[in-house]
Amino acid sequence: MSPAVDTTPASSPRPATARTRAEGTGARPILEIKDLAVDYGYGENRVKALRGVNLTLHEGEVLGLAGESGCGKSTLVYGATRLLPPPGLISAGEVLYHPADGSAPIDLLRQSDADLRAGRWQDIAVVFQGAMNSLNPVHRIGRQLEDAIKAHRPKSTGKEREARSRELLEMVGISAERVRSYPHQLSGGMRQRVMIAMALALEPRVLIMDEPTTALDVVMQRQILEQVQDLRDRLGFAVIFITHDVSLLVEVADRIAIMYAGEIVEEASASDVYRRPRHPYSYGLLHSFPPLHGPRRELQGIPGSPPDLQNLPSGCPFRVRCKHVMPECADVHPELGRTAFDEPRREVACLLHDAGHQVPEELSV
Ligand SMILES: Nc1ncnc2c1ncn2[C@@H]1O[C@H](COP(=O)(O)OP(=O)(O)OP(=O)(O)O)[C@@H](O)[C@H]1O
Repeated sequence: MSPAVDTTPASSPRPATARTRAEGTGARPILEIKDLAVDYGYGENRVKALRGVNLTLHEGEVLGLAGESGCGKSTLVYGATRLLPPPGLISAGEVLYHPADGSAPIDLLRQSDADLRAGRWQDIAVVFQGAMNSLNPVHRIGRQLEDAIKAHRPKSTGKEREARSRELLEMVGISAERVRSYPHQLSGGMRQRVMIAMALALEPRVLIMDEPTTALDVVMQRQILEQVQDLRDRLGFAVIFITHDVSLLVEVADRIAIMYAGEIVEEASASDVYRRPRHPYSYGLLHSFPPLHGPRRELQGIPGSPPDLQNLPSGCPFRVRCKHVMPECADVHPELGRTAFDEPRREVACLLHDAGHQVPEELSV
């Protein structure tokens, strides 16, 4: 976790110029998403699902992506890994992957298909939304794990693959004997663990998990998340973890990026987002879910629903739902930048943090 940040308001007001960007965490970047834009479809009917998103994942970090359904979380990670289903199309940006050997970063968006396929599982592995239902019902678990290993390590022997499959199952808390089970003989939580084991088979440096526990009960969700954290501590991979439940994210993530209408509107350490949200949308999102721990919060929800991406309002996309809306929010599109407080590692896209404005009390604790 990042150290707690001093949130004392800066004594001198910030200059009226554009806000500066937040400083990095100090760890080396492993994946840098730069100005990524994704459209679905062409021409007049195209949906601008992602509009110039910047996000950096650092080595060994758990980065959480949160936001309501349809805000672009999946589009961001599938765009960044070139796994977008049609009619998704990357219209701009670059995604720099920093290899383990320290050689020059590779732009995944411009890599050849063959190189991308080779690296995708080995360097960056993805556990898809609803993954646990994608196990083949007619094959034993062990066979499916072994097939996955064989696809990327064709020179490995059958014995090696079997041993690795057993080891992988134990790694995610399932008895090695389960290699002989069929998917229907496992609970939902166990099937999800198998998918995580499969993703970890080639020791990736980045693990992307899209709503990995949504279909599971709360106890099982917790167990799996603890397991992922434990594996991260032992194996050192970095994680991008997607969920619409920001309370859950606070439990597992080091940093959190909150998305709204295809953009990131706040990015900070998990504890800062949880204790001191600075964007009105982050505040609303946090107060829409019961916290897993700590004192109870009054659940307020957010009035209205996310905007139609084909017909975005002018200025700030959140303004029509924002209780702190100001006249200029209709004219100026807010960019991510430093807050009105002395917080070098937080970025917020909200005009309330520009010089000359009074930040509402609930966003300035
Ligand atoms: N196949 C598609 N065709 C057209 N538009 C799409 C398609 N898939 C996604 N979109 C658009 O992209 C937006 C972002 O979708 P995305 O699935 O990335 O959101 P999300 O935040 O991951 O949502 P969820 O939590 O429901 O998975 C949606 O609001 C939708 O308008």
